[in-house]
Amino acid sequence: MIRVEGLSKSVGADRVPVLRDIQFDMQQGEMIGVVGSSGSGKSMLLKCLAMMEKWDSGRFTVDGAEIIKEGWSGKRKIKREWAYLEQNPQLYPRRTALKNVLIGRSGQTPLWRMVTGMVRSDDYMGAMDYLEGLGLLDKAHQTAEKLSGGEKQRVAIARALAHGAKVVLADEPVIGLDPHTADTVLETLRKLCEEERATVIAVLPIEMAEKHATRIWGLAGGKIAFDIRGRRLTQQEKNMI
Ligand SMILES: Nc1ncnc2c1ncn2[C@@H]1O[C@H](COP(=O)(O)OP(=O)(O)OP(=O)(O)O)[C@@H](O)[C@H]1O
Repeated sequence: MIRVEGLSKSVGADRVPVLRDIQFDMQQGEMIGVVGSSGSGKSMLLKCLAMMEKWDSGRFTVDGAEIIKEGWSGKRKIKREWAYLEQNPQLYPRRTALKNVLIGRSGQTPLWRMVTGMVRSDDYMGAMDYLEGLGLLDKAHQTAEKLSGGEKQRVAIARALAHGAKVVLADEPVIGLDPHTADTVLETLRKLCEEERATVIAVLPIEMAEKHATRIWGLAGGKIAFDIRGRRLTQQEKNMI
């Protein structure tokens, strides 16, 4: 179980508050869609959960471990077990999509494997399965530099999944995708939550969150304005964000 209590974050010399007293509990297998207007704090929330931004205050508990209190080792647990997918994913440009999935993120893959490029055949099959599930089978052997932004995002998702991320934090994973591909990507993520008990927190457009998320957080002014089961938002809820 994941619990966040009183997460607050401010930025700049003036200490402008960006996140205010964020609070939630989360179970494995949930797919959470984060919605909210520009500047409401969606990206910052994901970065704080990924431990890429320092928390001003708050308590962060993951499977009984106190992440903030544990300092370096808490941060390491998150970096190892969780995947953060930024808007512009970092891939090795000269390597193929498949190789990018196989060799993983830097810091996560043994150096010998990155240097030699050696992989096991079951890893290969797994990587191809994820690429297929994300509609990228025909791009598996294309170098990353020749992929579109949306394709790179999907390679980054496949890479996170192939390396067994327990929690995937995805900042706008379907931006720039046509509606059909966006549906395919989100269906794959949702299936993963259901079948492998992975947990996904993704910043999504409202209609995609309504369609695919099991739970929706509406952010406004750095606060969770509503926290509901995945369904169509009411007009009142839309007015809150
Ligand atoms: N490093 C920073 N320095 C100063 N202000 C920042 C910094 N990072 C974020 N902010 C501010 O914090 C607020 C929240 O930013 P955040 O990127 O989380 O918004 P968002 O909801 O993801 O927006 P968008 O939908 O436009 O991506 C914004 O007003 C932004 O300008």
